[in-house]
Amino acid sequence: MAEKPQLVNNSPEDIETDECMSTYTHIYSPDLLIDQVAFITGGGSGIGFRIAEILMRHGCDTVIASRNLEKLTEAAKKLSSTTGRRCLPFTMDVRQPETISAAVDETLKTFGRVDILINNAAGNFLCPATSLSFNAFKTVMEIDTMGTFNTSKVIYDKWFKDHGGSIVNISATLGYRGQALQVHAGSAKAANDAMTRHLAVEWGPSGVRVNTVAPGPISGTEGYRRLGGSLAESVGAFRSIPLQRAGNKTEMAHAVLFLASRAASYVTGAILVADGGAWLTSANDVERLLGIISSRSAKL
Ligand SMILES: CC/C=C\C/C=C\C/C=C\C/C=C\C/C=C\C/C=C\C=C\C(=O)SCCNC(=O)CCNC(=O)[C@H](O)C(C)(C)COP(=O)(O)OP(=O)(O)OC[C@H]1O[C@@H](n2cnc3c(N)ncnc32)[C@H](O)[C@@H]1OP(=O)(O)O
Ligand SMILES: NC(=O)C1=CN([C@@H]2O[C@H](COP(=O)(O)OP(=O)(O)OC[C@H]3O[C@@H](n4cnc5c(N)ncnc54)[C@H](OP(=O)(O)O)[C@@H]3O)[C@@H](O)[C@H]2O)C=CC1
Repeated sequence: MAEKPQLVNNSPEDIETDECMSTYTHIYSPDLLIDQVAFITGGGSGIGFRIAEILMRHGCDTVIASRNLEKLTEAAKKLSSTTGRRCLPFTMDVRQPETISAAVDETLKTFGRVDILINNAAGNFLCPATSLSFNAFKTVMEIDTMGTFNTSKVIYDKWFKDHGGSIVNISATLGYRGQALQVHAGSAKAANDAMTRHLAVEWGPSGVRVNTVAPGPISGTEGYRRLGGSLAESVGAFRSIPLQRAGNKTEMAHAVLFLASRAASYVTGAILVADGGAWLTSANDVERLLGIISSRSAKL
């Protein structure tokens, strides 16, 4: 078989672990975010952890905020020691505005500012609509959609309204065509794409940019595991993605960094699709995969 040609500018470079990367070569200027402060929901694991790492490698201090203090504390320690920047772990539930309020107050007390909000926290599982309880649908809407609104509103009211800022939401292109087993998450993420545009219009005059990164399948995370990513790979479900592979966490973090930073100073209300072209072409393979998963178990 002929060897694959050396690819330029579209090869993944990542180490698929939640540990910080052992080596990192800057693509953007290392001081792109110097002395800024970012608040990252769900920053203790997966894509959120890597976003924290990449932002910190560009001079930013961070708050990572979610429900599990032990996980966050360990993550913050690793992030700080690798990057030399400060990272504070705060517990909050994006469904409870008073917990967000307390975390943002602490952030402002410690850092005196917040420049960037990354709405990355989410909950998801595969489940057919007929087995999905009303409460299960509501739970995912509350975490993904209400959680994004709650956190944005608290930070806007407490800081962005008077100082400006940059919000980056994390969406997903996996639901753009409509998919079985995903009515809850697909609905929630679609609402978030609309929220991005509405808030961009309403908050633009205060100097707040609101954008979204929409990933396709991103390996090495809990989300990937829950949605059957490894099985998808093993049955060749990604072969119809134009770039013929899943993405990685660093690739998502680089897309987020662009939108969060002054490199995107005239960009607002944008949905940056970062999915290797997946949603354009992969409907049949995903349907086939979901058929295999459905036949194995109704509750995953
Ligand atoms: C990755 C791609 C790989 C391959 C691609 C190939 C195929 C893809 C296939 C389909 C994709 C198509 C479209 C997708 C569209 C958009 C989304 C895309 C990606 C999104 C990814 C992610 O969001 S990843 C994030 C994953 N991480 C987490 O979920 C961690 C956090 N999760 C949680 O905390 C819980 O799981 C939770 C969400 C349930 C919330 O916990 P909690 O508040 O404690 O709630 P509970 O009390 O436990 O439960 C509430 C109700 O929900 C019911 N429930 C819980 N789990 C399930 C389940 N597995 N199945 C069905 N129902 C469930 C629970 O029973 C409760 O309901 P009751 O009625 O019983 O009260
Ligand atoms: N991996 C993938 O293939 C894809 C992922 N995405 C999106 O990327 C983002 C990250 O997902 P991924 O890294 O895969 O999965 P993870 O499960 O690692 O990330 C989800 C994070 O959200 C936090 N979280 C969940 N519920 C709450 C809550 N109620 N309040 C506060 N924090 C919460 C979790 O922390 P804790 O449980 O400790 O609170 C966790 O850190 C999500 O928005 C997801 O929808 C989109 C498309 C595909």
